[in-house]
Amino acid sequence: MNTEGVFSRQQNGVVQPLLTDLYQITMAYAYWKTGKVTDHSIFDLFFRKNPFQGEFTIFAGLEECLKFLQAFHFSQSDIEYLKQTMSSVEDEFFEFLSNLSTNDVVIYALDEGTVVFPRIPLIRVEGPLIITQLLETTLLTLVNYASLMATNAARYRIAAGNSKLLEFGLRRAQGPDGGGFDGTSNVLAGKLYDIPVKGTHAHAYVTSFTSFSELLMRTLHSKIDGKPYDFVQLTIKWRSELVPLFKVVITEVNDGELAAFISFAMAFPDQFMVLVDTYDVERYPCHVTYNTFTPRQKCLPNTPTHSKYRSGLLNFCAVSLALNDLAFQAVGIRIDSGDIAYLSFVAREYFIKISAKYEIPWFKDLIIMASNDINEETILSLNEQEHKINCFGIGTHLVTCQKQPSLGCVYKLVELNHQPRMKLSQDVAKVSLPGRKDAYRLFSEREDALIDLLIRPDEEQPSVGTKILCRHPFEESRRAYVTPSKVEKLHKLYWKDGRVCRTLPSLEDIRNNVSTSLKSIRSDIKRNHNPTPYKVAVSDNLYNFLHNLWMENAPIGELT
Ligand SMILES: Nc1ncnc2c1ncn2[C@@H]1O[C@H](COP(=O)(O)OP(=O)(O)OP(=O)(O)O)[C@@H](O)[C@H]1O
Ligand SMILES: O=P(O)(O)OC[C@H]1O[C@H](OP(=O)(O)OP(=O)(O)O)[C@H](O)[C@@H]1O
Ligand SMILES: O=C(O)c1cccnc1
Ligand SMILES: [Mg+2]
Repeated sequence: MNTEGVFSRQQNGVVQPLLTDLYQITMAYAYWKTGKVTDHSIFDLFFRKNPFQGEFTIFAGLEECLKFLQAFHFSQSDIEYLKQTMSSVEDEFFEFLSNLSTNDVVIYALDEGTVVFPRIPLIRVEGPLIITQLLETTLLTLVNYASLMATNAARYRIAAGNSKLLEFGLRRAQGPDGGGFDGTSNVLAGKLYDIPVKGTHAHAYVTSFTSFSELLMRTLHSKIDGKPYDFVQLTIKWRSELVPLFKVVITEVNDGELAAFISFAMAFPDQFMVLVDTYDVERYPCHVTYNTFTPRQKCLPNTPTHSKYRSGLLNFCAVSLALNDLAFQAVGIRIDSGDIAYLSFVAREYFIKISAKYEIPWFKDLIIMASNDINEETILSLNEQEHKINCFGIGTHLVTCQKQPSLGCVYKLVELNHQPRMKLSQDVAKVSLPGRKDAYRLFSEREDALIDLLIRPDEEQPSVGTKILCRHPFEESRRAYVTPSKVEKLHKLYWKDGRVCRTLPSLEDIRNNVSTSLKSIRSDIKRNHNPTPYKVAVSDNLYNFLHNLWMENAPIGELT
């Protein structure tokens, strides 16, 4: 297969062979000098602990790894730079480096978007030791962040239930890469990855207006008769009508805010969605009855309000009703401060009231978007408060993965020249599983994923209806028989003979894979609080192989 055109997206230009730690090149030289040029190696890329105190992870970043392999080549300027930096290195090594390619590398990996668990090799890299070693840092950097971010996003998806999620993180991210959800405010992410671009406006748009005199354009053409109407007049008429409903006095209504909303509506009459909290969203103390809900702050006595204006919601409704007169349908509001559950109740109640009073069915379903430092726990808490929000805009906590900033994937040598290699450690969690291993996911009759099983390559594959012993890799007494109703082979061949050898999934396919893969995982494993760990096991054969090797390699100490 020709690899031209197999990638749907371009690679970030900084991903190149020098995007690595110096020690990879130092080791490559020392391997080369010792004569390890033809040594055959197998490395496993895996993580040891799920992030965010959770019990699952989403695997991502594979396509970027494959693009890196395809483009892998030390350029003339890379070689010049290395020659200057590593002055004691022999010239022939640089000759060797400049001819180095990934043609002899073989990559097995899990599909992107698969739910994965600790110790399962996400990527198995096979090939000549020098090149496989040189790939370590770059593969790790490409998988670690992408998988952490994908996991974070999946957790928000689970927490948010049916609410839409928009990503607003560009301004807060550590760098310009990364973006997406149901939609993103990041325009380049939209262009490159075909993610719907969405958004509202900033507070600056509202504060930039102070009066109606700044509205130089006042007419809007009706969709009904195509005629121009004085949209400012029409909105002001609606505002007067609504003032008693909102129980405000006219001095509490901000003209600049209304002027800003009018101008935004005239620019986007079919997509009218505005930020209603520049001044106060509504009148305090609340006069709408809430049977089930006590506002977090607003009902506390003497709580100061932000401003003398309480017109955000009123002004939005006035503009939306004026738009409705001309047959345009407003989209909704964004709330970016205060008690967002409480404010969502207030807004929804007004929307329902107006919908009934003026017989406008869609008004009750207007979108209520919430933003402001939202994280997974905030969404879960808002769920308990039975919020009326349809959409969350999430920035900082999504893109910076603030709850846990790194996944901690590692890259360990597990076999050299067909001999198993094992990294020993006092800490059992850090002991690596030696040799080439294949991973299978075994499913129950209910189609739940029961366990992931690692086996040695010469073993019989697990099969449907056949009982198999699954063992905890390190605790002898923890073992169970499983008779799977379905078996999924997790590792697939992705790279051989210098090219990608599988059709790569589109972003949509990956998204679907996340959703199906997650669906097969029991909900107690996915829950936010004290989730149940998923089982990752080894076959009896691999268990014995690993423990024999461990015994052979662990020195017997001597007490004196
Ligand atoms: N009902 C709620 N339940 C749980 N968390 C909430 C609720 N409403 C808002 N929050 C969260 O509480 C925090 C509110 O922050 P804070 O009070 O500092 O800011 P603010 O409302 O923007 O106030 P200000 O406009 O004065 O800066 C945000 O992180 C927000 O996501
Ligand atoms: O999840 P978040 O990190 O809050 O991301 C979104 C935030 O970004 C925007 O404003 P910004 O925070 O720049 O300004 P403001 O909060 O001072 O209005 C927006 O109004 C949200 O508050
Ligand atoms: O479009 C928005 O509402 C938006 C975009 C970026 C950051 N905060 C909000
Ligand atoms: Mg903010």
